Amino acid sequence: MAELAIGRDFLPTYARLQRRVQRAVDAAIGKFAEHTHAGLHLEKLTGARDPNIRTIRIDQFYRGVVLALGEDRYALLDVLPHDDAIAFAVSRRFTVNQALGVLEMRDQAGIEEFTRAEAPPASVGLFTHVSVADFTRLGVDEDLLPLLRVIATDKQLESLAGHLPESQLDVLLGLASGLSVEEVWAELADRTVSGVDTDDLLTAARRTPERIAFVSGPVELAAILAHPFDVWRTFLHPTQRDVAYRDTYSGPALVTGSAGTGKTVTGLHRAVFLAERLPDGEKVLLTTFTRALADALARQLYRLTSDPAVRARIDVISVDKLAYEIVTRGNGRVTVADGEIVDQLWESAAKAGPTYLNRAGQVTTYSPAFLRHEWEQVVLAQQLTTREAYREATRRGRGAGLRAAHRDQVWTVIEMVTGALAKRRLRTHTQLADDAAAIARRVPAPYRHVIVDEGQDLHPAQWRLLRALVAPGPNDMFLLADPYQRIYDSHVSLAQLGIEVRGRTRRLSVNYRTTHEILDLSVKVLGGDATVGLDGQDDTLRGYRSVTRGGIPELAAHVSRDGECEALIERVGTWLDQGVEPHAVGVAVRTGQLVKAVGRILNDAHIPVADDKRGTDGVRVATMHRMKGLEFQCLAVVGLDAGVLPAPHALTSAAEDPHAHRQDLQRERCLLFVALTRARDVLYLSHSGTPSPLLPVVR
Ligand SMILES: Nc1ncnc2c1ncn2[C@@H]1O[C@H](COP(=O)(O)OP(=O)(O)OP(=O)(O)O)[C@@H](O)[C@H]1O
Repeated sequence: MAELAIGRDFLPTYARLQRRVQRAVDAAIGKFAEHTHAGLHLEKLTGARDPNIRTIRIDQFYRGVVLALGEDRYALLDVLPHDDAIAFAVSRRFTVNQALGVLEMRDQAGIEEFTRAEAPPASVGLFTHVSVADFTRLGVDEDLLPLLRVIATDKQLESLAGHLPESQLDVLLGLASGLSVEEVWAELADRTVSGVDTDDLLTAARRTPERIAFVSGPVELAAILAHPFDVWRTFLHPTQRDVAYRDTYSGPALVTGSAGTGKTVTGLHRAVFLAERLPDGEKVLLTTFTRALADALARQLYRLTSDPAVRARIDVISVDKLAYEIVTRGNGRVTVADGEIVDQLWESAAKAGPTYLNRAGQVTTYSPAFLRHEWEQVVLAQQLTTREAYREATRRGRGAGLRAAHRDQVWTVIEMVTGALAKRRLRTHTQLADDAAAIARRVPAPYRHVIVDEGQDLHPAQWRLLRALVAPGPNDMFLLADPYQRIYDSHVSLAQLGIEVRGRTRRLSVNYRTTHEILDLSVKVLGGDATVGLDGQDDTLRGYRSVTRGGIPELAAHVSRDGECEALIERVGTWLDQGVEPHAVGVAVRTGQLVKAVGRILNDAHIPVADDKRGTDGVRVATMHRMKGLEFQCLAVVGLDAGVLPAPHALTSAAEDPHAHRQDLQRERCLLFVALTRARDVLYLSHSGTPSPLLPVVR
């Protein structure tokens, strides 16, 4: 019986084919299912670099490129116009990675051409420090070594990248990004295979689920082809797969990885994997930071599984909504304090509150930002209910010490605000999380598994709630977080909240969203300091890399906001003229005011702008905070002026607290990093007047 597998690259190709050609592809695939191998006319090609490559007729113009894996098994790699299919088929060669045992494809013709064109070996190459034995251990083929010795710059490696086998390229990118041989080895170690038979393509293909999917039959194939753009549903990076499909974690597990490394994707696969094994009536909670992100998660989950029983076992809800629902069910009606009201309460309490002598020797009131942070990050975080307890409390992550007399003053102001909230019968989301946690602790835990996305921004009260919703034990909590995308102020130690992840943390480092060029710029914004993760350990960006290449991001300097806006209209207009769908275009800005202004200007220029209240689709204009978790094919980040970013209102002054000032600045950097890494293919930045000091130089 002829069995068909599909290659990862075939999916996006299929998505772009005309319906008529898609039907012809379906028919060709159908022949495999009907076992009519003889009628398939798999053609060998003269001059092919690989003896196992065949092509198959799809229609008059299109041919499929197929790899014979042995034992009557075939993989459909791509479907292309006739001449392109032949060119692709003769140039490619398939080999088995000697360390990992996976099937790899290389553009042999491209490699040959590169070898002919390049200069003699560089005296100090990018890989001079790597021995032949180390290359072999890392799975890099010996026949590539002479070529690699010639590589002296990232640029050269970049131009060779598209021709190399993927997992070998991954190793080379890791080494080029500064990882040591041992660090790259550590990333591979779990996946190495002993006794690899480099002639056995079929076994290798079965070991390569990130590239080749064996389909069980027409039903599974139809399900895959129904969403051909969602490559992540079928093909996971080996580390993603390993993390998502591990049978048992003995307790809470933490998955870190910076922007675009597939944390959400991994969490979704884990949710389905766990839900499939649960009996009816038992449930998985899949939760995240905001309602918009929860909605996005639910949409992706529905694309991953169509099984109604599995869907019914997964609750997708934001942490705030969950807390609200638990409290309403437990205590009856509650009214959530609107963000603006809370801001006003802190403003007026700060103004009317006590004064103190700051470091610059000035008599001043406490700033609303400082007071509010003190309440949220110290008082609510540690559930302090008395002045005495606050006087004694440690102020982890809060910078300069606060003397007892000052603490008394701060407590007085905090009581003014909490009193005002209570008088109006209002609760903030953070207060509600603790109320909900108290209720949850009194009843049996409702969930068997809890999965948390965007965990870096959750408040200790929210973690207490989530901890209370699932009984401690194997596979209880699966947490996804990136400390570099922390844009609120929570500095959490999970261990202190009864969530011990030690020995169960994994890191994803391959960025699937953003091009190498965009990522390069985004990482520069962060300033290079390590940051502390939820597990209390230093997290670094070593080895963080992208798999796609693209154009250099553009930074446009303008004299006036009007000029900047005109250029934005032109830029967005060009993207739309090029056929980019309006919803695939994003415009990120620092302030709500700018959102309104830019939205109005685009509207006036007849560019459709998304409006969630009215339910209209279009270009999304939003604050950088609101961009968290989203992504866009083309992204503009505008209004990056000195007076706008960092936002003056978000900074504690250095005179009030230098440590808090530094922390606030870093948070603004992270915010810009979040914004920039929302771009998939194209990133455009602009400012008017003096540029923001947080912007790196764009060459
Ligand atoms: N294995 C994969 N194959 C193809 N695409 C993938 C894969 N993993 C992730 N992606 C894509 O990469 C993009 C980023 O994935 P995802 O949103 O899961 O990353 P993330 O780490 O949660 O990002 P962020 O922290 O920036 O929100 C998405 O478009 C996703 O579909």
